[in-house]
Amino acid sequence: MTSSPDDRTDQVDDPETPPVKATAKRTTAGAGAAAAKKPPVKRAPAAGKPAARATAAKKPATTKKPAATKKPATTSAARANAKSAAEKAAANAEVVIEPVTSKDAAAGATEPAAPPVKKTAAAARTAAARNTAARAGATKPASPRAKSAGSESTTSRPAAAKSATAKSTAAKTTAAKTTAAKSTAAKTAAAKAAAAKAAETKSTARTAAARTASAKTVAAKTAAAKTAASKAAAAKAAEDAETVVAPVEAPDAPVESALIDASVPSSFTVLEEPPIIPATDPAVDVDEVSTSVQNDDAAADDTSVAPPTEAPREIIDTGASATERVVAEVHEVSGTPAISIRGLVKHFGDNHAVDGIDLTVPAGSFYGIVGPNGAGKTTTLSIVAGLLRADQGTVEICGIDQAAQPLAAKRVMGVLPDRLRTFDRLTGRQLLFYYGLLRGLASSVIEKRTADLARAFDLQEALSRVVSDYSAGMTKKLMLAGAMIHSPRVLVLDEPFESVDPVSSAVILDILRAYVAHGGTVILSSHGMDLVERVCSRVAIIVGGEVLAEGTIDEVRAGQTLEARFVELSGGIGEVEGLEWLHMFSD
Ligand SMILES: Nc1ncnc2c1ncn2[C@@H]1O[C@H](COP(=O)(O)OP(=O)(O)OP(=O)(O)O)[C@@H](O)[C@H]1O
Repeated sequence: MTSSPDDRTDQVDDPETPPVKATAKRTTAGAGAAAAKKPPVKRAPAAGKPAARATAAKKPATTKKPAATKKPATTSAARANAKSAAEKAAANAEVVIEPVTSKDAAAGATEPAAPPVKKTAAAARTAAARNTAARAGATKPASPRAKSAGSESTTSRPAAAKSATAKSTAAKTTAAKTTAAKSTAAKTAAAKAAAAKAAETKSTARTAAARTASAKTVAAKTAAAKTAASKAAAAKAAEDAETVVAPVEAPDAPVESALIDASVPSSFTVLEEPPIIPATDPAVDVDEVSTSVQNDDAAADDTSVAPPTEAPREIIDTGASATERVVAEVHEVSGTPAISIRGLVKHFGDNHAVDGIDLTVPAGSFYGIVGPNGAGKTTTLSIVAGLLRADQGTVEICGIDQAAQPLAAKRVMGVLPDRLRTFDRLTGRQLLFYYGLLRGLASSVIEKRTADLARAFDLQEALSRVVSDYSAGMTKKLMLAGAMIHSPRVLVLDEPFESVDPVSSAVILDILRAYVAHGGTVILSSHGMDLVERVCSRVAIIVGGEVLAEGTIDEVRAGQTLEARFVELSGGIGEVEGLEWLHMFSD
């Protein structure tokens, strides 16, 4: 039951440290969040898609006419007409293109395709002006030849030039239209993609909502079934006792509480498998934490029905989970013991560490286990806590079979294990936050309770330091705080006062006494006979894996001090022989 300094060394050297995983998870979560923001941005183009299409459809009718139909009769007239055609074409190009731009701009100011369209319109205008100038230049050198060739020829060349100009203008206009159309098509494609993504997102959201609703329904059913069971138990108890028993009220929020309850893991399950570190943002990856800790135990736990689709932080504020409430109701009505151990056996090879132990720990009691070193105290408590599997026998926590429903059993317990193995690269504050997160507490609740516990255990100054720098007593107090943070119904504490200074011990005792006075149950192991005698209502003396005495303090000590009885049952204090050499100093 004594923690070894080697454990701390092992913990420090352990390369599987939670912070690495936490970083990876948080990064993924951040990417996910960024991805989730995309669809709304792309919805704007999607909304503008029909307008863009309509504009594109109107373009050909507007732009074809000017370049193709004008046929001037004279050079100057033709030139004027050609110029007019070119300008018209340019103007039409603008008319065609600009509405696309303006509509796109209206649809979304960030549309990237808009600038290229404007450029095309300007280019079309410039091209039209150039063509007009080119025509004027080209007509001049042709004039002398036209004179010698005849007036018809003279007249026809400018006409050809005009025609060429018109064609050129028309071609450019067409090119501009093509560019605009391409741009519009690209935008339409982008809009379609955005619309598809938005639809996909909506669909995913709908699926998630459906899942959540389904989970809630299942959880509600579970809670309702449990409530019905508790009502039946209450009715039976009333019948048996022939007294009037108040009907058990249904939990205030069975659906939400049951949902959380099913997704909240046990810290011990997680301790076996290095988990995600709580980061500065408590909202991070609650779902993933829930998922990662649902190990094979979950299959055996009939309350593990809710998928981790909802953030438990928002819900658990209400207080006790549905399981805890039902347990409390059943317990209060039927008088179910907090812990019931029957025929417990655990062998390590030939070593019979626990050899057929039976114990009953009444609810609302302060129960002590004492015994010599190696008696089997820690082995027994480890099985009770679900840290160790028994070879034989059963353990029930508040009526819940530890082997059959380990998660449900762990939910109602807070455990201080014998060895102080923990994630000691975290600060005290982070570690408590982690404990609270695993138990499904809201971040605001964790922060408040952390402050309360730190104040009670005199750890305020230490909260920002890494746990590996704590003294043994500080570590024990911090882990004790971690065991209490979710206000469990039962506290299983292995040597809670070992290494703890007298002042802190007195404070812890006060806390535990008040806890028991309000209906909580404490089972602890200790070598402090005085302490056990003072604070415990019942005690068991275990020697060699067997219970040699059990009952109230008075029953067990049988008129002696508890220490004298303990020594007596342990075989007494034998005479020490063979150490005479120790009295002859070597120097
Ligand atoms: N993992 C293990 N493997 C092998 N033997 C073990 C193991 N754990 C405990 N034992 C043995 O089981 C016996 C009971 O050990 P346990 O730790 O339960 O005793 P304890 O009563 O808690 O002792 P202490 O008061 O010294 O803490 C001891 O003989 C111990 O060596």
